[in-house]
Amino acid sequence: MILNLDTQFTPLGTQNTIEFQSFIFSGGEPHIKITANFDTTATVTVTHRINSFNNLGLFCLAIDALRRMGVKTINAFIPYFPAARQDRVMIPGEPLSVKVYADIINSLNLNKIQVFDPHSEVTPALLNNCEVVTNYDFIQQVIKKIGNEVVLISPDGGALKKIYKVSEYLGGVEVIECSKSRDVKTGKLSGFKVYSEDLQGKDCLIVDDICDGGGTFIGLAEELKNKKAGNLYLAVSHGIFNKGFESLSVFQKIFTTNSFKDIENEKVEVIKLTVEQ
Ligand SMILES: O=P(O)(O)OC[C@H]1O[C@@H](O)[C@H](O)[C@@H]1O
Repeated sequence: MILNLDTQFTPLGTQNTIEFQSFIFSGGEPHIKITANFDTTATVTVTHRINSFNNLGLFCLAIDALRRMGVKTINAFIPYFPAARQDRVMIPGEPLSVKVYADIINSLNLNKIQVFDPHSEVTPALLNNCEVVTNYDFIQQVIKKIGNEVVLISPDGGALKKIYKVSEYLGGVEVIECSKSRDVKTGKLSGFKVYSEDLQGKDCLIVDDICDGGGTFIGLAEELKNKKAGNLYLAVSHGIFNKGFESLSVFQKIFTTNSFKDIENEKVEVIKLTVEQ
């Protein structure tokens, strides 16, 4: 059984979805009411895009409602894990945000928590019973859609380990390593490096977990073009795109999933995530 709080993630196979109503009280607090009778001895998977405090609240309330109905086995599919990038304290005075969210979610005693392509290994290490859903299948679908040969571009050291695994999964697609520097205090990016002499017109697919403001990818695209790259494509598991798409016009096409929000833009192709038990 699936309780799909976003009604966005496509259930795999013939699993039944649980009906509910949710609304926000006039004071701003979320509320939920599970409206249908169902077999409470079955495993229930709750899915949600936890990209706001209200969504986190609704998620916790839904789990509580299920428990009170007698459901014993509850799994969760939280494709975008909140604050996964705040996985260390950079400057004294900051919180370790990802741990705060992980502690709240651990307190719900879930049997399994699936997270899609987390920013680092810290998220699954902090969560109890966590299972990582990799981006391998997503990238395979992206390459099929591009339809011609590409080299995989890793934007920075943080993405390297993952991209070599993707390459292996795809049968050894060429990887080009890159790096960037970010000022810890201001967050400003500088100094993009592409570790290849000449890309000889090769089509390049940048693979990363998140596009937020896009600065990483705009800077990197410029450097790739300086190295005579062919067409540029971008594939990010979680599309925040807080500055829109105009500044990303250097990309032939951008691929993402619906893990964070819905996106409708002619430049962007959204590959919808599926939920399995
Ligand atoms: O440059 P923007 O899009 O703002 O930020 C995205 C980058 O910042 C990192 O945390 C992500 O892993 C990605 O490399």
